[in-house]
Amino acid sequence: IGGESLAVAQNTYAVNWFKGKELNLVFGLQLSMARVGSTVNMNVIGWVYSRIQAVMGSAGHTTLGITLMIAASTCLFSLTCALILGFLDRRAEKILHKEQSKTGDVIKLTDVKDFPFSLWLIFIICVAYYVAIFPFIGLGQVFFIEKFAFTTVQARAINSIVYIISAPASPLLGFMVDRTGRNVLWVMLAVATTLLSHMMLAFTFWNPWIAMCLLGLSYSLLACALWPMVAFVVLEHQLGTAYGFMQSIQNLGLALMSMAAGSILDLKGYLFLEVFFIACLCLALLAVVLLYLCDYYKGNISVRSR
Ligand SMILES: C[C@H](N)C(=O)N[C@@H](CCCCN)C(=O)O
Repeated sequence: IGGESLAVAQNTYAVNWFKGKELNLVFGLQLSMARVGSTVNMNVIGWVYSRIQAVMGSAGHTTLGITLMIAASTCLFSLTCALILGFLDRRAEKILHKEQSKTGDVIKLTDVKDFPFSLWLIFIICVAYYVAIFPFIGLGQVFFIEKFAFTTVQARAINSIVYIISAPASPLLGFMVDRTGRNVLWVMLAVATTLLSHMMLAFTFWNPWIAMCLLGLSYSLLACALWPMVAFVVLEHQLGTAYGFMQSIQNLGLALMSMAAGSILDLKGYLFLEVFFIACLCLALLAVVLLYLCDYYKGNISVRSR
């Protein structure tokens, strides 16, 4: 509840402040910060636990509790940042007289029925694409041990490379998308290269580091080009509702598809699981092509350029 609501608010703030400016870079930076946070946590929290264990002299629940309290303190830092952001946003509203420029449109949940077709296509791309990323990484470690005879340490390292690459790559790619515009074409390229890396993992015994690095780059490109596109296709007052819906649909899809992926793995093995991910990516690619055509014929330049 906390994480996803925070993401909806972050996306909406980012658009309000940066639409028509460095929006893709800002989305890339958001992703990068999130990935730096996860990477620092993964590498530091075990060490913190062992230090507390040494001080307490035991590894009981108190040691775990203190470790978690220290981890939770980062949320207080987030809260402080959010309060400062709230203050700056109010101040900007006053200075820029945003109250006066408000259209008076009322925000309703029933806005959903007025969402344009292109927004639904963006939702489909989001679900179908992320299914091939998050659940794949969730099940990836054993895949590298079984198919490529990696040790547990090697498998963990290769499995985390996607997130590690996305920390430095997302802002750079976001900057590139800002400079060139044409988000939909970048999303198309990202989906196509992700498809290529899954095909390499499924049907070849090539060094999997190549496919995983490609996956890390294409995932970073998609994350900074796809999410800002929502702002190009919905009205400003529907933005929060649209991002809320996008994340709900993404999470519903991920929950169902993760169960399906687990069952496929248990019943049929890794090759079929990879074929399942490839099928999801084909669906995402089809939706991007439709989005491109839709945009092309409607002449909605905002999806094609920045
Ligand atoms: C966590 C959220 N459901 C999600 O999928 N986030 C994206 C990136 C969203 C970019 C801007 N907030 C992700 O790839 O983690």
